[in-house]
Amino acid sequence: MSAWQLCEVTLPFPVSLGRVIATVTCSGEKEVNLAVQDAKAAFKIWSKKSGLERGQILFEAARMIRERTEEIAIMETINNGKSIFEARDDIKTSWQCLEFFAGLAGSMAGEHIQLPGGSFGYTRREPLGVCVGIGAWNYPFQIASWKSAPALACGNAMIFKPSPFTPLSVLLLAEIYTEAGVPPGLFNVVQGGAATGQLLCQHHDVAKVSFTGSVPTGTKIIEMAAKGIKPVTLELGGKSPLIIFSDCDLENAVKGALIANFLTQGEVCCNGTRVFVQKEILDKFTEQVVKATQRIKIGDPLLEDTRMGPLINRPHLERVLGFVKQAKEQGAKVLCGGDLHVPRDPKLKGGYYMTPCVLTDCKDDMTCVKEEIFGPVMSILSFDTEAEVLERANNTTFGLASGVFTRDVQRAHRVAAELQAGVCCINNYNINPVELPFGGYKKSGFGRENGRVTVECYSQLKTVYVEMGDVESVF
Ligand SMILES: NC(=O)c1ccc[n+]([C@@H]2O[C@H](COP(=O)([O-])OP(=O)(O)OC[C@H]3O[C@@H](n4cnc5c(N)ncnc54)[C@H](O)[C@@H]3O)[C@@H](O)[C@H]2O)c1
Ligand SMILES: O=CCc1c[nH]cn1
Repeated sequence: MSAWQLCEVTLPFPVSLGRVIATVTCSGEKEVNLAVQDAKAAFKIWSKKSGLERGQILFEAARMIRERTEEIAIMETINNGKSIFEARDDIKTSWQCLEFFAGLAGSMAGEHIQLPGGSFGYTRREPLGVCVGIGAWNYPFQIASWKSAPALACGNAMIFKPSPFTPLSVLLLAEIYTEAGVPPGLFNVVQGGAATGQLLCQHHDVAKVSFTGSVPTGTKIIEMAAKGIKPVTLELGGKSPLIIFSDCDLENAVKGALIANFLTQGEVCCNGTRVFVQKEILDKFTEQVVKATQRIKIGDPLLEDTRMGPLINRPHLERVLGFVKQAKEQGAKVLCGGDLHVPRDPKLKGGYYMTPCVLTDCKDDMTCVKEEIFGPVMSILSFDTEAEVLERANNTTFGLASGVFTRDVQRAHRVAAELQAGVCCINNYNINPVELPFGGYKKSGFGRENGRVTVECYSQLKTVYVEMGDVESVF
């Protein structure tokens, strides 16, 4: 029996359509200890396997996720409220991530270094032990996959705690890993909120914490990890700039701005919510963006043509609407959306819907431009010169992502180099293939997910010195 089935406290989790779809139990100290104990036992078996053997099991898990895409995507849509269209894509990048790290597992290696007198040294890339993954609610299945795939490929065990707002889909991942052949307890799920998360972070047998969530919680995670000298990966929030120069392909820039703001109801960490548009094309761009935003189909997220579902919960919806209200009070102009939306379909009446919003006349010191809203709200700002926009784009404590639209290839790379962000997209936005590292600068966090470099976040290097001669005594 896994630890998540042994919990005692019952919490109701109302989801984004206003109905309770499931009640899960919250893990306390007893369950967390059990999960760690199981993970330690499983780690002993798993870490002794060769990388190739681990890779074979991960390939099998990837195959199973791919085969069960529709079932998992439906579960994710019910779990989170995002459209089924998007959920399918999340599941795709999840199995792709497993495949990517499965492929790397067999080639993880140290190096051999020749030393004087025939002696030599070598390095071994070793797993860390029991890792903890803590997830946000916006990409529940994908976050769990992006954390567990590299962790397991490197030979670690992982205990994952999803957000209490989206507790369900990760259970399918646990089921799939088990069916694919990982030892019982190697990937385990514990449910709960901050208290459960703290128990995990403070547990003395936990070797690493990988966290996705807000900056305030990330700060607490790093404090707890510091006390145990544990490495952390922090994937935190953002307020990313998207810079649109007048020489861009306008149609692409408009599409890019929508992708940068309205996927998953705008609840995306790397969204390009500060859209800087060069003055010469401001009117044309704004007109086209507003038209395209008004066409976004809001409704039942399980329908094929829906592109925007409900927000995650009532308090969050109210928070996002509050940002729009404040933006108006501070002088921004609402060009479209920003209102509560009540769908015609009676079964959706209690849903946490709002219309996607475009704000203009925005200034750098407005709250809507400075703070992460985490909802479907785009702020348009105008600029004159490259130097000016770079300074304004970088004037933030965040540094997760960025984007630039221009036909000038030299400017594109110059701007990408100058932007203080972990990711920069040229002539597109929110494209995060698993082959490329993803992660932030500044308060958006550190450590990376995806890409080869992530192996370094889930392993440690041992140096072995081999003496081929005699010991020269200095005594
Ligand atoms: N950089 C990224 O990759 C990325 C991806 C998705 C979301 N995010 C960020 O996540 C935020 C939204 O997600 P959220 O509201 O779930 O974030 P959150 O920080 O409120 O919660 C994230 C997770 O941390 C847990 N938690 C809360 N307090 C804790 C504590 N004291 N100790 C341990 N765990 C604790 C929560 O239960 C949840 O599982 C946004 O800021 C968004 O930008 C970042
Ligand atoms: O929300 C931010 C992007 C992301 C998607 N999956 C993990 N992070």
